[in-house]
Amino acid sequence: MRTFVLRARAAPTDSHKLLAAIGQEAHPEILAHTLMNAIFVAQSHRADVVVYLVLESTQDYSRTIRVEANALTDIGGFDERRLLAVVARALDASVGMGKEESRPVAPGITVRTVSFERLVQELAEDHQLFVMDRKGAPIREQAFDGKPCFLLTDHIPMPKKSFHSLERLGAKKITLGPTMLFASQCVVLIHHELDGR
Ligand SMILES: C[S@@+](CC[C@H](N)C(=O)[O-])C[C@H]1O[C@@H](n2cnc3c(N)ncnc32)[C@H](O)[C@@H]1O
Repeated sequence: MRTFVLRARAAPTDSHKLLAAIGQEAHPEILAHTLMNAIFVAQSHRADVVVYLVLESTQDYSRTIRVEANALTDIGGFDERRLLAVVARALDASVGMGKEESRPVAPGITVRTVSFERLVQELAEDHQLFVMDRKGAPIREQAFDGKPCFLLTDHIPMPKKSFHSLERLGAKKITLGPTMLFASQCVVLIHHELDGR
């Protein structure tokens, strides 16, 4: 199983604001691109992949949308518009939820009012955590067990404070090289690296 967590610090949790922000400063298209590259391959879904999209620009609670490839049914396509419609649907399903509640959205998709910090604490219990960072250790030299979990951000960097708590949870920084990439490009290279093992 491969798990990806995208911490989208600028992404609005209001579906109308999210859709209106495409191509604007919040860059919600990063969510669509990451989902696309994590879940889809030509003519199919990748097996054994879970993606968490954590949207943090909110009036109340962060929204964590969990997408599990093995349980996903047809979502109508893989273009930006379809993928962001899935995100918007999950956000609409989450309206009025209290803290750390969860709701089903569609097969393979759930939404939860859980913060990034709480989510990674839970994942740390049975996953090997990796923070994607240009200054980390080379991915080529890293051994992976059965449940690696890769932590990425949108265009806003992970706060320093988060790095410290992630280190306490045993997360390791790994790099894909010196070039600053998009989160979605990191996902492709991670899949490539693991596919070759
Ligand atoms: C566009 S980058 C974030 C840019 C942000 N301004 C920053 O300074 O971190 C998006 C995500 O990809 C990761 N990333 C980008 N290039 C990388 C690389 N060469 N190796 C590992 N992770 C990388 C970043 O760490 C981040 O999680």
